[in-house]
Amino acid sequence: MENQHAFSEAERAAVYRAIFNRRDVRGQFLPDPVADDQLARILMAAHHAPSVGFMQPWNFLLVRSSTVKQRVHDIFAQANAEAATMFPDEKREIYSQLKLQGILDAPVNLCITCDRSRSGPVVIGRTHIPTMDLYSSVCAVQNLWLAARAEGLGVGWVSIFHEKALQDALGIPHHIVPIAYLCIGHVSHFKDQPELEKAGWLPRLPVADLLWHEQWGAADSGENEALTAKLRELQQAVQERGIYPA
Ligand SMILES: Cc1cc2c(cc1C)N(C[C@H](O)[C@H](O)[C@H](O)COP(=O)(O)O)c1[nH]c(=O)[nH]c(=O)c1N2
Repeated sequence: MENQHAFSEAERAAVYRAIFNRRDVRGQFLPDPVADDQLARILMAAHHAPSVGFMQPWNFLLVRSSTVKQRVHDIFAQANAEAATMFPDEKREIYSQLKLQGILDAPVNLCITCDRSRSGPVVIGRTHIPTMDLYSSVCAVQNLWLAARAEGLGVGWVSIFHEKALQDALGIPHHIVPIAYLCIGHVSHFKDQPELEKAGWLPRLPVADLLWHEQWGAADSGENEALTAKLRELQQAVQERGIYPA
């Protein structure tokens, strides 16, 4: 049945294209500047994310100075060297060959934060699970990431930092949580698969195997066969062609 609220087919295709063709970009940044109007649009997209109790706990700390980027890169390098030692031997070698940031290459860096006290101690929807504010800031990150993909801009999330070191490098007070440190810029190309998948680090899991029915751990026992089959078909199509089948 026609749904009068649905987007047109072309609009839906564009939304799914942004979702499936979004990539975490580390190594393909170009030095070309990001225009202010593009930057404004993706920041506005972030600001329209859902947030618990409409708390809007985010701030956006824009970094363009090479001095500040270098400071952030230095603390990344320290944490990354520590990280390499944490993996078992067979993974350590792959790890050390991975490029896990584009801090100095990307013309724009952006730290999205969460102010956990933004709207006072009692927040609608956060009364029982206090971490909901953190999840709200993550929603802002994802909105920005998808909008950037639609704009043709690459985004890479860097999280290999000691949290306090990142706060100090950016002058962020310690009660403000740095949620995401993002590298943003034009790119030479977008890869068609996650880099970690390509590198053989981990495969994409079959979504049908992650779906339970009614109770945790209860897989499809036959009555959801059509849904399970559709999920497997879509996953294969997206994996092969990056789009849903027509
Ligand atoms: C919370 C969080 C934190 C990080 C990431 C993502 C998220 C959601 N990712 C990117 C991550 O590796 C990537 O999203 C997956 O490998 C899937 O690839 P695509 O994003 O689909 O290209 C990431 N990538 C990287 O190179 N260095 C990093 O420190 C991080 N940290």
